[in-house]
Amino acid sequence: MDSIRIRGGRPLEGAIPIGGAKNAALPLLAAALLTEDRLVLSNLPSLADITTMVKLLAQHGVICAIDEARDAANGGRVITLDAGRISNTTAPYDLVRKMRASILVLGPLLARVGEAQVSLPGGCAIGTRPVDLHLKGLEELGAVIELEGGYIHATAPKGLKGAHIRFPFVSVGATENLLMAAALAEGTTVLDNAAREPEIGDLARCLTAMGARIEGIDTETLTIHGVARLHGATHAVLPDRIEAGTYAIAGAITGGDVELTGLDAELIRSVLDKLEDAGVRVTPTARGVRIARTDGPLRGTDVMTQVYPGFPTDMQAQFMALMTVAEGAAMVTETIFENRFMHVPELHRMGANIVLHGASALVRGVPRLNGAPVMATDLRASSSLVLAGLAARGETLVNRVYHLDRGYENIEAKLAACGADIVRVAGGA
Ligand SMILES: CC(=O)N[C@H]1[C@@H](OP(=O)(O)OP(=O)(O)OC[C@H]2O[C@@H](n3ccc(=O)[nH]c3=O)[C@H](O)[C@@H]2O)O[C@H](CO)[C@@H](O)[C@@H]1O
Ligand SMILES: C=C(OP(=O)(O)O)C(=O)O
Repeated sequence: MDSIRIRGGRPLEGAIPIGGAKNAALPLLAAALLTEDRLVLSNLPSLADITTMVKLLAQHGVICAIDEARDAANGGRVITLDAGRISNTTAPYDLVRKMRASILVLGPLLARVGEAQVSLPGGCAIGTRPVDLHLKGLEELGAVIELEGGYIHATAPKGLKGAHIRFPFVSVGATENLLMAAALAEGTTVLDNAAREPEIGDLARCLTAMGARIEGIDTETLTIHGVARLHGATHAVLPDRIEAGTYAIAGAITGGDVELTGLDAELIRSVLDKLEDAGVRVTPTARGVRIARTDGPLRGTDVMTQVYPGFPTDMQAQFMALMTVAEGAAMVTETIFENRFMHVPELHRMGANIVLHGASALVRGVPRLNGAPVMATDLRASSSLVLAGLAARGETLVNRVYHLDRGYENIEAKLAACGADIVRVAGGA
């Protein structure tokens, strides 16, 4: 297993290009199952999760052709998906256990073919993460669902029928699954208390380009008038706001000056606001946003994770890393996942002062972190350790880099181009 070795203490300077969003690309890829025509997606990031989703679609019978040549407009890859013939409706355990977003094939398969067998994703390091809202919503659209042998067996003997669904709380994945299923259901579906994350707007816009009839895009009430078939379309994947937020913190934690390019700063407004509160200078530029530390110290700043447009849970670990070297104290509260503090003991090993109280972490800033070998259990925890390593004195070895490769394309190359001393080392724990 590869590791990443960082020798910290260098301020980052330069431009960092932001790629297509993993969490937008995954549902968009699943949406290819909804049409027998071709769906072409550009700005596709090169990430382990994308490879897993493409493998999953391929074993369903989707012909997937990736053009590795970077497209001129935004630098990402282009994929052409052809789900003309769906030959298999099972999403097997081996692929689903690697990536929970595999559950997103359930709604499209059910809507298009009338059946699907999808392995239950199970929990992961950040929480139990049940899929009850996905299943209940599909049942409300008329699906019959049974759980057996660790699999969801779903059928829609009479086809899916529009319904009024009110989610008891906001779920990104359940909103996406139901939106895709409703696009091909008979009649009108209303999704109340739907998630408003930008990746859902991106999916809804792509579905609209495919012929879906959706009202209320980017609001908490989505109204979908089902159509008999969807057609092909071409769509560019939204920029990755979490990758952008992570690199914004890389600039801030090293006292550097970086420009994040290819990004609409509004996508990370809540993160940028908190960075400004913490004493970081944020300036819009023609290409994106510039992040620079002012002369003053970083200030302890409280954050609480919330659904969009609030502070994203996927940025909590990274912001906590920043707060470990801020002046004063910061309360970091996680409200979305019950166990998303796995980075805390590793940050302790680097000299951070963090006390956990249930869903909150009290972070008291220290003058500096010290490099150490560290290990992470999930994607964003790994990136918080890279950020801590960039600021720390001495050498940090981040093990289990495969977590990072799920969500960050060329992380070491992007950081090294701005002056970081960071390399990938083959082998390790
Ligand atoms: C691939 C992808 O886009 N992943 C994102 C997506 O995950 P994901 O779609 O899994 O997250 P959800 O919004 O569904 O989860 C929010 C909360 O609801 C709970 N829940 C969810 C569904 C359900 O049926 N029952 C249930 O109890 C979850 O355990 C969690 O506590 O949104 C999360 C919240 O912004 C992000 O952290 C993830 O990066
Ligand atoms: C939690 C994340 O992804 P997933 O939902 O795929 O686990 C993430 O992107 O931070």
